[in-house]
This record gives sequence, C-alpha cells and structure tokens, in this order.
Amino acid sequence: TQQDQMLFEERHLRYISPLGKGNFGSVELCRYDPLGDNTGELVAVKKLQPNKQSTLEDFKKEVNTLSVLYCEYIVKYKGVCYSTGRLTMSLVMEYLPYGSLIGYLENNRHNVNTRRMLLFASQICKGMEYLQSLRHVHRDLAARNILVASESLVKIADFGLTKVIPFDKEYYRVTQPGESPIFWYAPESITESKFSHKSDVWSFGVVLHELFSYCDMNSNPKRVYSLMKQCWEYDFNERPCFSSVGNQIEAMMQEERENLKG
Ligand SMILES: CC(C)(Nc1nc(-c2c[nH]c3ncc(Cl)cc23)ncc1F)C(=O)NCC(F)(F)F
Repeated sequence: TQQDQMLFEERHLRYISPLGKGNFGSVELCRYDPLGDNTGELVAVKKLQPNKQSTLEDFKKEVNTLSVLYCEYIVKYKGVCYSTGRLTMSLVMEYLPYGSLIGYLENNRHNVNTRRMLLFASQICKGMEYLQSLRHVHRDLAARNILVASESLVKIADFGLTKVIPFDKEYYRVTQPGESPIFWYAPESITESKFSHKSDVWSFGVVLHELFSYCDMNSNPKRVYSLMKQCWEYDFNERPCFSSVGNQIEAMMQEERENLKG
C-alpha cells in the first residue's frame, strides 16, 4: 500500500554497524530515530556504491522492484532516503536480527534439523512462486541471500540482480555477465547468459543442498536428494516448476510429521 512507503530523513538515520556487501552496494544497520531518544526502529540501509557495473539507474530499478513486492517470504521494503543534494539514495528495508541463512546454519547447528530445513525450503519456494507470478527472475538465489526472521521464518532478499521477463519470451538474456559465483548458476546461464524461472529452480536446488548439507544425511528423506537432482536437470524444460517443487516439499513435511508421530 502506498502510505507505508516512507521517506526517511538522512539526519534521523543513525549509523550503528556494517551488515555486509551485496550486489551493487553495502548494507548497514541503522536506527531511524526522529525523536532522538534511541526509541526509533532498527532498519537495514542499502547504500548505492556507484561503480563500473552499477549505476543509479540500476539501483532505482532495485528500489522499484522491491517496493512492489508484498510477500511474507520476501524482505520488506520500508522506503528510501535521499542524501542531501540528492546526489545518491539509499534503500531502507526491515532489519532481520537473525541475519543471513548461511550464517544461521553455520552458527546454529543444534537448531538445524530436517523438519526446520523443510519448513525453510517450503517458505523460500513460496517466495519464489510469488516472484514467478510477477514474471520476476531473482538470478542470485543462494543461502547467502536468504534472511532468517525467526526460528521459523526465512525471507528472500538482495534483489539487485532481479529481472522481469518480457511478455513475449520465456527467458531474460543478460548482456553484461555478472560476477556471481557460478556454482549457483544453471548451465544455460553460464553458456548463454540466459536466465528464467527454470534457472532460478536450478539455484533453488543448490539452496536445498546448502540447507541439507548441515543436517545428518541419514535422517534426511531420500526424496530431498531426488528433488535436488530434478532441479539440476541439464535441460531446463525437464526441470520442475516451483509449484511442483513446493508440492514435493509439502509431501516430505507430511511424511516427516508422520515419522515423528512414530
Ligand atoms: C549484503 C547483506 C547486507 N549481507 C548481510 N546482511 C545481513 C543482514 C542481517 N539482517 C538483515 N536485515 C536486512 C537485510 Cl537487507 C540484511 C540483513 N547479515 C549478513 C550479511 F552478510 C545482505 O543484504 N545480504 C543479502 C541478504 F542476506 F539480505 F539476503
């Protein structure tokens, strides 16, 4: 809804600490504190770092992309902050205290179990189904780009590379190949710079592997590995769509619940 897209005044945005470097910019933890009494809310502020690849135009596209995404499994956009003199702008997002999924997996092994991993996988899949419904291709789906909102909720973030597929095509061909590590890239993205919902499905398979590589393999449904292999079909037409992936994950969650009942 229009009214909750706020304009943040730079003078009230108090820098606290760095969060990390993403596509096209660095993200900082700040407190938006207009009353000046430290009661303001914590926010994640992505500052544009104009360099050879990224321009203000790219950044505005990222802001526009994120500002119209309303999904509980996608990091919330809160607004923008124009610097004095409007030379640059910052993207203000909700701050999720548990941090990135990859960090969470590494630091919370005791909390990592099949049931929770299947829940996270189903949430990421729902977020991707939402993106697909808007013809958006994320292009950088990886555990490092997923945020943990709580012990039972994860959200997709970092939409710096997201593209919208034209209505008359099934894929988006990128002109300037990005710098993303190719380990998450589908073959056609590497060989032909082609990105589609099916290349996002390939990357989702890699995220499944990231999620389940922290679990003890013997307790995992064998079907998880079978689902990964479906996502890694060389021919993108052979790969399942996100709704089919979602159904298979729901089935595994049901199986897991029955197993727990004994
Ligand atoms: C570049 C940045 C900052 N990296 C990190 N963010 C956060 C982090 C922790 N809490 C956050 N709340 C909101 C946001 Cl946008 C990021 C964080 N924590 C660790 C990071 F390395 C990021 O944006 N990563 C993509 C994401 F993880 F968000 F998918």
